Amino acid sequence: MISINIEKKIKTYQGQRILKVSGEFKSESITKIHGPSGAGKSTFLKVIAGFIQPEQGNITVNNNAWLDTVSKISLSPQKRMAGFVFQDYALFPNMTVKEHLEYATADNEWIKHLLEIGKLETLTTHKPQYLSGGQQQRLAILRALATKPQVLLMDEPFSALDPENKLALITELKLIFQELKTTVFIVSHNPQELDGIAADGAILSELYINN
Ligand SMILES: Nc1ncnc2c1ncn2[C@@H]1O[C@H](COP(=O)(O)OP(=O)(O)OP(=O)(O)O)[C@@H](O)[C@H]1O
Repeated sequence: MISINIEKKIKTYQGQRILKVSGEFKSESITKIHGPSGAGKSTFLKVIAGFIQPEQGNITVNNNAWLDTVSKISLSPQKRMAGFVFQDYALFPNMTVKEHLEYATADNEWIKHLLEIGKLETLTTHKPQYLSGGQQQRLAILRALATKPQVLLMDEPFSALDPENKLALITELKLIFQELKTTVFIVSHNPQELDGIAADGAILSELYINN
């Protein structure tokens, strides 16, 4: 179970306001986060990962305190070890596909499996600039999974994929999430994006973040 209750001041073009989010999320569930542009969806994911500090709040993951502003606890992103798929991928320009994964894990069998599901097996020596947008996005997803994270945070992770590739990838991801017992948060502007996951009875919840 993941319990989240945070308040973070954010600067918007309408002035300063407070992003307030709270909720309880079952282990192995997938939560779809939606809401208007600029509402704070990406900021919320970054607060969970530990990249951004909120003014107030707590985050507890399977009884471990990741954040508790009253007790002044805030684990570093390295200790939280959440997987993160950034909206702009944030790939390393000088690393090949394989090096991106080797940087995150020494488990070669796992790397091989990830490359297969991301359909990147034949592109292992390519650097990001020689990959298509969809291939770059799949690499960003694979890298986030390389550490077998307990919590996976995905910011518009399927935006560059065509419907066929997206469906195939979602089918594989679902199996991985079950195997790793990962709790997943996905920011998505497309309400239909996760229909494929829901159809198979995964625990699916929605979180609406508004101004
Ligand atoms: N570290 C920060 N501290 C304070 N404000 C921030 C910080 N990072 C982002 N913001 C502000 O928070 C607001 C929400 O940004 P965010 O990217 O989280 O929105 P979003 O809901 O993901 O939007 P979009 O759907 O357009 O990607 C923006 O106005 C941004 O300027």
